[in-house]
Amino acid sequence: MSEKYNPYDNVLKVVEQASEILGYPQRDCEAIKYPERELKVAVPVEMDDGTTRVFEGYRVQHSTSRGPAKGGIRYHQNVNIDEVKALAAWMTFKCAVVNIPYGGGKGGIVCDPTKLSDRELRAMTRRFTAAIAPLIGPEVDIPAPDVGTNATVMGWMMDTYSMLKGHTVPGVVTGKPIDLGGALGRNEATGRGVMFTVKNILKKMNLPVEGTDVVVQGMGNVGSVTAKLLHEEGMKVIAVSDVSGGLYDPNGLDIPAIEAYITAKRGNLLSGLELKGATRISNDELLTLKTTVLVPAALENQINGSNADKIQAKLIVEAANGPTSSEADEILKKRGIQVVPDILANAGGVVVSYFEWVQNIQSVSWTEAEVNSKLKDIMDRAFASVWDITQEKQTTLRMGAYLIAVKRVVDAKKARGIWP
Ligand SMILES: NC(=O)C1=CN([C@@H]2O[C@H](COP(=O)(O)OP(=O)(O)OC[C@H]3O[C@@H](n4cnc5c(N)ncnc54)[C@H](OP(=O)(O)O)[C@@H]3O)[C@@H](O)[C@H]2O)C=CC1
Ligand SMILES: O=C(O)CCC(=O)C(=O)O
Repeated sequence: MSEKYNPYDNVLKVVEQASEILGYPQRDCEAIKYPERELKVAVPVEMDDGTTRVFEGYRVQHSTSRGPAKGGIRYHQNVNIDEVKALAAWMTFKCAVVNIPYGGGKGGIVCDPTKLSDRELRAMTRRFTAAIAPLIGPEVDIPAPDVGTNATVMGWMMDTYSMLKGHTVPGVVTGKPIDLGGALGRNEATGRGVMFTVKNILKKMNLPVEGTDVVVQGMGNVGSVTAKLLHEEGMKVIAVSDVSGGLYDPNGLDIPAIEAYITAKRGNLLSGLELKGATRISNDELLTLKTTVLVPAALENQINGSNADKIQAKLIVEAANGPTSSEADEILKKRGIQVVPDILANAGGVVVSYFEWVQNIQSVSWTEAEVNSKLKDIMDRAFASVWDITQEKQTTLRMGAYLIAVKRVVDAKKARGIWP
């Protein structure tokens, strides 16, 4: 029987294990087990039918020890405080592992954005931004897109915050439209970082890129860009999915056709896309396909106690945050399946958010080629440091990443003289 999944418990477990390996006394890691601030807000919205609905929203700052809190805003019906706390903590350790000067935060609204009109979505976003405005700002806490949000939503957030301040504040959010100071390359950055990571780990495992099969779960921002870039690198993308289910072709899917379909927003993958040679499968079937690489790029807890023993991939590269539960992690470890953790693999998004913020503060703009090349440097360096410590300590890549990240956060706390 699987344990009940609480994402924040998963964070605590790995932080405690890392602290133990680092030989920290209790007081060193105790503080990082608690978010610094948690804000819950009510977001009233006048709906198109004239009724009023009140949505519940959150912003959590897990840590600001290494810099302003940083992390996305999620619009999804399953958003809850434990999820937001976990997502905020993962941001702290993600920013630390790639060594950018941020802490971690995350926010969200409990809503199904696909069921809201554009006007309702905009009204909700503006009201939410006003409600969390006391907590955010370019030097304090900088939101960005996550599941269910995008550049358009970030544009509305930036505008609302700027209205409250009385002047334009581009650096309050990242992942903005390019016209508002968004970074070239931010929209693709998370998927691009995943692609660099897949190539890095394949090299370490002495596996080729060309022709190696890969399965991608989730065809949103992160999954679709990952599938496209891995396909362009010569990998064989044999299955992809969205919430409605997946498409599978052992000879490799026509990724450009799927991409064109998704870009044109003709609906979900199963609602009308006919691909020669492809069969329809469920998300459960997709996760347990025989493949070399599995890239979960949807939501948390997809690989869990009930399916971890059925996973046939040699390698899992976590593009989503928290797709593997701690229970599953143990099973995968015993089975010798390599897992590249979320805090490393999907850090490309926040790295380019950092570039966006730097450009906004300095009122400069970099070319997309500059952005992509700086991103590659950071992702390659972070991967190499995690790989090295993993080899030295004979541990998993997840633990290697946390050993680096937890140490950086605790060192920052100590350097600030946090304890009397
Ligand atoms: N955006 C970013 O820059 C970053 C995102 N991440 C993480 O990556 C993951 C994906 O985020 P993002 O791509 O931005 O989100 P999107 O909202 O753009 O896309 C989410 C995708 O997941 C699909 N999905 C949702 N539920 C399921 C399910 N149960 N099974 C299969 N697919 C499902 C959705 O399908 P449908 O469209 O049909 O609803 C959609 O294709 C999240 O974990 C997020 O936190 C991490 C780092 C940065
Ligand atoms: O770009 C950012 O600031 C954060 C992106 C994000 O939410 C994440 O990495 O999970």
